[in-house]
Amino acid sequence: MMPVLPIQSIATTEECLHLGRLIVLTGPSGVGKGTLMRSLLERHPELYYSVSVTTRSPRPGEIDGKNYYFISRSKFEQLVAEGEFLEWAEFAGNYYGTPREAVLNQIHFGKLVVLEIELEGARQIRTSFPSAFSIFILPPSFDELEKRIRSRAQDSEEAIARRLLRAQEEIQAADEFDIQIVNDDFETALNDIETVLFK
Ligand SMILES: Nc1ncnc2c1ncn2[C@@H]1O[C@H](COP(=O)(O)OP(=O)(O)OP(=O)(O)O)[C@@H](O)[C@H]1O
Ligand SMILES: Nc1nc2c(ncn2[C@@H]2O[C@H](COP(=O)(O)O)[C@@H](O)[C@H]2O)c(=O)[nH]1
Repeated sequence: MMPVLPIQSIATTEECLHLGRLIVLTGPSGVGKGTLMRSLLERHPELYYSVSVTTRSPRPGEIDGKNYYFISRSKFEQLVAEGEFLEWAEFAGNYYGTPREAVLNQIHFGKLVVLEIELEGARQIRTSFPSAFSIFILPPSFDELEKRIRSRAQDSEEAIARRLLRAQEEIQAADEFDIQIVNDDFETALNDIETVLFK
C-alpha cells in the first residue's frame, strides 16, 4: 500500500535532519491548505508531498494513493500498533496518519518534505522533529472560513459543524507555529509560503 523505496537502512530522525528538511503545513479545515499545496507542488515539483492514510471515505474525484490512502479503521489501528506512522490523529470522526517509512526515506535522500496535517499531528511532529519548520495558515475571518468549507460542498452538515468547532481550537494554537500566514488573497499567501521556503 505505502511507497517503499529501495534503501538498505533508514536513517534515524536526527540523522535525517542533516540530509533533508521537513515542513509542516497546518491550519483549520477549509482554510485552503490543500489548494495552496497543489499550487506549490506545481511550481516546485522537487518538493515531496507526503500522501496521508485516512479512514475517511473518498470525496468525489479523490483517488486512492494520490489524495490519500483510504483504509478501514481496523487496518489503521493495526498500522498504529505496528508503528507505521510518523504521527497520527483522530479528526472529525476519522483517523489520519503520515506514513513513517516513505517520509524518512525522502528526507534521507535530501528532499524537502511537506506534510499537510492537522494540529495534533503537527504537535507530534514538533516533538519528534524539533527542527521541522512549521507554518500555520489562517483564514481572513471565521465567516470566510465557514463560507469556504460550505463552498466546497463535500461535507455533511454534521461534518461541517465538527470541522468548525475544531477550527476554533486550532486557530487559538496558531502562535505555536514558526510562522503564520493569512490566506486572504491566494497569490499573496502562496508567495509568502514560497518566500519562507525558498528565499
Ligand atoms: N485565498 C482563497 N480565497 C478564496 N477561496 C479560497 C482561497 N484558498 C482556498 N479557497 C477555497 O476554499 C475551499 C477550501 O480549500 P481547501 O480544500 O484547499 O482547504 P483545506 O484547508 O485543504 O481543507 P481540509 O483541511 O478540510 O482539507 C476551496 O473551495 C478552495 O478553492
Ligand atoms: N494528523 C494528520 N492530519 C492530517 C493528515 N492528512 C490530512 N490531515 C488533516 O486532516 C484534516 C481533514 O482533512 P480532510 O481531507 O478530511 O478535509 C485536515 O486538517 C488535514 O490537513 C495526516 O496524515 N495526519
